[in-house]
Amino acid sequence: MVISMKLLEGKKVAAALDETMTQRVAELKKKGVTPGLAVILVGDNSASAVYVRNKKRRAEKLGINFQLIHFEKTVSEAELLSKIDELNNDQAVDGFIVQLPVPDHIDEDKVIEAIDPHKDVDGFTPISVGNLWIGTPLTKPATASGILMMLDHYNVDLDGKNVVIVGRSNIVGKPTAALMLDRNATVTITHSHTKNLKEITSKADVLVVAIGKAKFITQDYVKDQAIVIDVGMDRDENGKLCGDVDFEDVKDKAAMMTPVPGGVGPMTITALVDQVIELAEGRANG
Ligand SMILES: Nc1nc2c(c(=O)[nH]1)N[C@@H](CN(C=O)c1ccc(C(=O)N[C@@H](CCC(=O)O)C(=O)O)cc1)CN2
Repeated sequence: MVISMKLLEGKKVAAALDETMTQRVAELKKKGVTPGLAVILVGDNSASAVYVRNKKRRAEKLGINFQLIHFEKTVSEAELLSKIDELNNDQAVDGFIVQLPVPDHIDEDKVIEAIDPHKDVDGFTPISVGNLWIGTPLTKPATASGILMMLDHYNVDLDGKNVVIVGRSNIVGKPTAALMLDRNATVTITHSHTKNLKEITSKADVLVVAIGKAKFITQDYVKDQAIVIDVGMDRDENGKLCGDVDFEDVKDKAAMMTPVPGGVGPMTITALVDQVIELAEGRANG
């Protein structure tokens, strides 16, 4: 018997969620509030430029005021911190982010710490992270939140599920673990020093992979009928965009899978704009 795998199509989910978000923005505008999102981009990283352009497009499509602050790669840390201070105090900006990575001469931690946690729509400040882990998030990191929004859309219940996350980054691995723990999943975080990785991943009901290694996860890492979430954004041997999971190899073993592109990526932007609208709703309700 051939059981077909269900594709978790983030791109389609994002488009579906746009409808309700557009309505929420329209309601806010009736109350005289326009949600505001600012993005600070430093330098000329071409991938970052694409992501920021996509954020701008989505925000503006929904009626959010979008402001791009683009600095040369030589900008001083002091200048960047001063702009962050300005945005912290700008009433029209509900939330803002500093697109990562920043150039080496800038201390990323210092920059993140300067962001007001109440406007930190990336959920990266230490206060935001602390609140996330105690289960009272002010804001949620966009990729992790986007994954949860997508699983909710497909009615995937995480309660009691064995979740294994491959990758322990602050942007994806750790916040995804926190959010899934909050949904009563049993969560294991694995990383480059984990022994017997295959043994662990092949017991996962839900496998989340964010390690930045093209097609690393093959079917021998995957439990039969697992849900596989691929956060990777890599290039294969032909320079084609691919994920950390070998899609062709795994697709007949998994019950559900995200494609790359069109899976987690678009949900990251959805979660970001959702967060901005939520903060604006808070502003409108005083
Ligand atoms: N301040 C932040 N910096 C970075 C974050 C972040 O969440 N906050 N995450 C990543 C980049 N990122 C968002 O910023 C991001 C990456 C990818 C996508 C996406 O939609 N990808 C598409 C494919 C795009 C392509 O063709 O290259 C897809 O998966 O379909 C959205 C957002 C690092 N920096």
